[in-house]
Amino acid sequence: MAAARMELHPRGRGHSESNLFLAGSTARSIATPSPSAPHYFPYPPPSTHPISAWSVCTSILGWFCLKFLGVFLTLAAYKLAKIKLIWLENRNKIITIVCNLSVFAAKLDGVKTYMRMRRVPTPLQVKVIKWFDYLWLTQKCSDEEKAVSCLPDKLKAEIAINVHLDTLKRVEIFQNTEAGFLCELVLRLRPVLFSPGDYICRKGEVGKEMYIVNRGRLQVVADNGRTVLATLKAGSYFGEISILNMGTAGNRRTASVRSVGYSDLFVLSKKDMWDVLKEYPAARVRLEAIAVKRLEKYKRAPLQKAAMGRSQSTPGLVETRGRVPLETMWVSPLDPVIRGTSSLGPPFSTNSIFSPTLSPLSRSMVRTTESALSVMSSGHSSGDESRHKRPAPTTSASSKLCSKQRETRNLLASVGKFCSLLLPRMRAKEPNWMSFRNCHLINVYSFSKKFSRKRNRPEQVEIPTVPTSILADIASNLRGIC
Ligand SMILES: Nc1ncnc2c1ncn2[C@@H]1O[C@@H]2COP(=O)(O)O[C@H]2[C@H]1O
Repeated sequence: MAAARMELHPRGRGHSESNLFLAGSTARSIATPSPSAPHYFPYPPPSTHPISAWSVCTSILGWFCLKFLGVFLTLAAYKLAKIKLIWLENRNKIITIVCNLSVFAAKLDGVKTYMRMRRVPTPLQVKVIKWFDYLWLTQKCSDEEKAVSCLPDKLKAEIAINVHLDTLKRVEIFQNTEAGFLCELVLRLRPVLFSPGDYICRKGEVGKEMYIVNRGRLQVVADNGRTVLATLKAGSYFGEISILNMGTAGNRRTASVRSVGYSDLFVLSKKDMWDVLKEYPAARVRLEAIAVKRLEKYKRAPLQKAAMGRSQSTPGLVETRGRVPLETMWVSPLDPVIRGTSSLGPPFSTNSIFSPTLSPLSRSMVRTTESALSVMSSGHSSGDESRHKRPAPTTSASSKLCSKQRETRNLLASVGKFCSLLLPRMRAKEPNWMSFRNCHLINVYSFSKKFSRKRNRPEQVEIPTVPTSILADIASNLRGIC
């Protein structure tokens, strides 16, 4: 047939390209015969009716669909059965979640409406809504405390310890402590949530709470708000310095702490802390010792050295200037104030004007001081006594002071002398005495120096700058006494 066709070609006999062309076109014409083309085959061509191909396709498709439908129905039935089982098993839980969600949504709606009504700035609105999101996502929306409020304290503490065990295990103050102490504290912990950029506390504020980081990251920042002094992670705690009244400024915050992202903290109020510590004096000593160590560490922070005056960063300033003629100050070992028989009332150990009670640590320090004082006084104070014992100039202003004020002033003056004499010596002899610098006496010491200046005794001391926060604190405490 190809030969016959080749013969019909007008130009191509013997021409190889034309032959190839013809062979191709012939093959094509066999595969797809055109109705007009002549039939060279002896048999009729196979049936190529489009309906039959369609029917084959649809039947195959139908078969697959049926198969899939069967599988789908089986799976759906299985899923439904599973859902029903889950529902039956967790009915109460699901109902609670739905209720929580509706309560939560209602709360959020309320807040949104309020913000819209009050024209709260949009960024703040977004922040609040995001906070709600986070709350819901971390499932902190349900009032966990309420859920277990009906349980007895012991069980509640056990649950709380178990729930928060991972966090609590990482907290230094809770390691190797009495079980009772941990229970008492855990029962008083309150969860709180902070948004990104929130300040948990600011430097100089009065400290009323301490915090334990459960989740998230926080930064201890310097005064400029940019320099990061430390980063706190889960298991860290902060805010203890001011609630233990151990900082330079008594009960004031020593630094600002900011939340980096969302942070999930536990709060412990000052009152709760003191209540528990009253019952567990050993824990108090430990906590204070840790705080002292931390304070020392903070003081070594490069920023504080570089940018902050020591007067702001450490109580050490008062005795590090080196211009105070310490030996010229007279301290009587029999001073009624130091010996705890002040006419102001209770003995010295319970007469600390900066905290409700003096801690066992401070008390032991005072005891050590007394003994050291008597040793020193037996050594060289008699000579000094004659040299330095001179009556304080009684000015008309001081005579006008009421008797309590005068006593307070004497107390301050004595304690100031007492500190100034002992601190440098004790620091050299006994490392534990470093902690003494952090107790409230140092504030009194600074204050007493201020007094000395007021009384125009320049020969006695060159007065260092006392942070105004200390003075404010002292003034408020003094007001309480007088
Ligand atoms: N340099 C520092 N590094 C880590 N934590 C600090 C530093 N300075 C202060 N803090 C903590 O930040 C807290 C701020 O409040 P407080 O002074 O009560 O207690 C402080 C410490 O717990």
